[in-house]
Amino acid sequence: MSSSTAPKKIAIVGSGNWGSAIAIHIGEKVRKLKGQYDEKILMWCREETLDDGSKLTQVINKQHENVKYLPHEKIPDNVIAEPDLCESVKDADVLIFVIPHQFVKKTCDQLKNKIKSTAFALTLIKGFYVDEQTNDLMLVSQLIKNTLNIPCVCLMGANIAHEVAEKIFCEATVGSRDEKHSEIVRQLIDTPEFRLRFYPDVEIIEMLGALKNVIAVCAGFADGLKAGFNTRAAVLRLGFREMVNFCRLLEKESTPELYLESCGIADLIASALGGRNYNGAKKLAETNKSLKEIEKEDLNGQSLQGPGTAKEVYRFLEAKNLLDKFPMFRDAYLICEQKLEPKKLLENLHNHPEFQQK
Ligand SMILES: NC(=O)C1=CN([C@@H]2O[C@H](COP(=O)(O)OP(=O)(O)OC[C@H]3O[C@@H](n4cnc5c(N)ncnc54)[C@H](O)[C@@H]3O)[C@@H](O)[C@H]2O)C=CC1
Ligand SMILES: O=C(CO)COP(=O)(O)O
Repeated sequence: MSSSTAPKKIAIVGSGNWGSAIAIHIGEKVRKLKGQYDEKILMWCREETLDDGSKLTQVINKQHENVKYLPHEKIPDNVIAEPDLCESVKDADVLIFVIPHQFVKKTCDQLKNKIKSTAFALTLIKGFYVDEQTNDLMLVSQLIKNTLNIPCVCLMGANIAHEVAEKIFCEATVGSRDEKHSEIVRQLIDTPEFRLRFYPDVEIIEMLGALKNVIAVCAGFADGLKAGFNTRAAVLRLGFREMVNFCRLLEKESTPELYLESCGIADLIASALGGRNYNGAKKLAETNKSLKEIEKEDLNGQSLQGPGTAKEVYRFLEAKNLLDKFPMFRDAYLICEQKLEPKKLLENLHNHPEFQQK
């Protein structure tokens, strides 16, 4: 059978909260597609020993449940947890990256020259990097593309993982400039409960996914401080304004409709209603505990992406002397680091640059 007609192989690089939820969704969808895709999906699972001494991959493959990162949700038995990273992507035609963003560099380095040259990647990762020397911003999709020498498209949206696993309706935005890749993503993910919309953009969609985690942190601070509903709405609006202005620093001609898509306003709302970043920040404002402590107490190995992204955003804006134009991004970082009291975020809204209208 020629490689173009052989069933395409899917690999999922990651098996955390979102990784496991998307594995359930794609595992079920692939079975319905019959023949176009190899039913067996390898899901890279970083091996760990659970409290009872058992290995996580073995438990997943025996119980068909990720008992640590997405308990109580059945994973279809065509999804196999694979502890060896390179083995999990060997021969894959589609690589779905879904790990916390701080681990992407190291993971991609291990995969260098191990990927089929005709493969492409889809990133579901929310976060980006700012180079410590040059202060240049690098998206996860660019890092994957540059390190592995394959194209990379993205999917971002209001997709709280356990709701997706429970098949509660959601939508997402796919950024892809290649019709063939878009069609494969549509086949693998679009269902009546999980609807997709497509744009020939990757950068802004990905940027919005990362930035909303920082504003969700601000929403958590405001809620933890028991701010009024009007103030909490202002936090979301002014935060969204900063997200849009940040995107415009990087791409002046960005498509305005993107901000109204699931990757934009909807993801911010979902995250500020009940995401992990929101909950963690709320607890910081209520208890004055550090986010590291809160992560340890509440998340059992899951990772808050907002604080790390806040640091990257701060570094980028500081290097450009723009911190005063983005006071929420500035304060989010300082509060996460416990260098500023949470109430300052709300006080500083009174003189937000948004009110310096001519
Ligand atoms: N959980 C959610 O509801 C959603 C998450 N996302 C995004 O998806 C990405 C992945 O998030 P989750 O799957 O929720 O991860 P998670 O927050 O559950 O993180 C745990 C995962 O990180 C892995 N990990 C820990 N140390 C590692 C290391 N040194 N190298 C590689 N992996 C390591 C663990 O093995 C585990 O699989 C993040 O960027 C997140 O923002 C996007 C939409 C929804
Ligand atoms: O990105 C998410 C929902 O779309 C999840 O956000 P949290 O990581 O804050 O839970």
